[in-house]
Amino acid sequence: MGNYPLPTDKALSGVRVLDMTHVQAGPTSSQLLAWLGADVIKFEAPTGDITRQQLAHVVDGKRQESFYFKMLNANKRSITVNMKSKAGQEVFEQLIRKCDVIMDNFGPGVLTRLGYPDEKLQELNPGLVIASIKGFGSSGPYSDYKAYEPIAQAMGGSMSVTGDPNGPPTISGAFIGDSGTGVHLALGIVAAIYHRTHNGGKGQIVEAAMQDSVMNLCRVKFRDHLRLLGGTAELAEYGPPTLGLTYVPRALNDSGGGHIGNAIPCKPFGPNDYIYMVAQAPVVPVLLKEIGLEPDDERFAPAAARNKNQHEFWKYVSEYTKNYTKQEVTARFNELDIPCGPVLSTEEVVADPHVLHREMWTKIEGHPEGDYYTVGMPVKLSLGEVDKKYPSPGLGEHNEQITKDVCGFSEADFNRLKEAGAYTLPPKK
Ligand SMILES: CC(C)(COP(=O)(O)OP(=O)(O)OC[C@H]1O[C@@H](n2cnc3c(N)ncnc32)[C@H](O)[C@@H]1OP(=O)(O)O)[C@@H](O)C(=O)NCCC(=O)NCCSC(=O)C(=O)O
Repeated sequence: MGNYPLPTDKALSGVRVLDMTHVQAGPTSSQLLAWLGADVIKFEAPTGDITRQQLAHVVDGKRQESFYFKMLNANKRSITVNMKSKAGQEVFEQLIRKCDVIMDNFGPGVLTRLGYPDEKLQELNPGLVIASIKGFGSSGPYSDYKAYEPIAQAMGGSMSVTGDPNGPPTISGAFIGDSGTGVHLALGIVAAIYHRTHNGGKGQIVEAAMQDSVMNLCRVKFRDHLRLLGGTAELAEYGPPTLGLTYVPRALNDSGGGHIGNAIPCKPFGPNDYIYMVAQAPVVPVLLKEIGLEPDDERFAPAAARNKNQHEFWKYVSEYTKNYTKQEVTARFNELDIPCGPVLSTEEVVADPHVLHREMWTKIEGHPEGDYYTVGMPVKLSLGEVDKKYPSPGLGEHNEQITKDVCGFSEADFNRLKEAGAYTLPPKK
């Protein structure tokens, strides 16, 4: 993908992002911006984003670039710059002048230690949107702490409310601390760009902290926290009695909404042979009739009785579902307007006709190691996100192109900077 054709007609066309992010939380955010049309320049230390190597797989005895990297860095160009060299700083400063946004998710204080606190960046480019992800933000008692996904899930409340009430706190398979924070950051960046457009080109600092984002994604659990403190006893959903509890317990598969819900086994009873269904109040009489009970059965028809007797209720539903596969139950219940879906394994998700129709499992072509599949763009715009997904870039693949076309340096300058070690680490002594 040597000559990367930038789209000119997409929502973020014309926005240039200096993307200093690494691992998961940042790259997932900048990839969304790239898919919306931004020119995303992945700015890496000469050693590269660590995920290029992490969890890499081997094909025919050859180590491949990891899917971890490939799936989070499509539609980006890559430049390697040694920020600890004078020549590297010259390239960096010129890029700062030419970009609209800088993004990072380094550990606390890294950019300042490299000589670039926010004030210095603003001095170089007053219109710059300076966006960062940290575990805990730039102020407060934890601001010096590094963070990884499960730490954010632990400290944002998520782990304590996930899993079996009789088992340990559990991390979620959805990476809400990393990818979830990335989505929050992307929102902040887009808002700051909008503000800049309407306010004389003034940039600002945008910060998304992983603990904050996890809390936001657990918002309705904090709703339940307030309800418990207020003495609400009718949280019948949460298996054990909740009256008197001062914190929200783990709820296993309870829906957590206004209608009770659960994961119910189906035949042939493999690890993912379940449906998830919600006993939505208006369709309960239909459901009761379908499973062989009276539509006005007083144990289950009134919401309060259903909440109270839900264990018995789910037993009746299971007696029905055990005769069918999850696909059969899903088809029948949806016919009856009962909200219900099969639990799909990753294997089933990526072959699901609806997922394929939505291009949520999509092939990226043109990587030197071969085509690969990735999760698609989850936000669809009527004027379109980028038409084609370009593969993740090789390390430093666009050093020369970016130095000349974006920074505006000449061929002679490029050679001088290269010679002076802008793009590489100094040789080991
Ligand atoms: C993820 C981290 C814990 C990783 O920690 P580290 O590996 O120690 O990296 P740091 O970011 O702290 O430091 C990077 C170091 O690289 C140096 N550095 C960086 N870029 C350059 C360039 N271009 N040139 C020279 N040196 C460089 C920089 O000066 C730092 O050195 P020194 O100045 O000498 O220190 C941390 O980055 C972090 O807390 N980030 C914020 C929270 C976050 O995004 N977490 C999500 C992780 S993803 C995840 O959880 C997951 O994938 O799973």
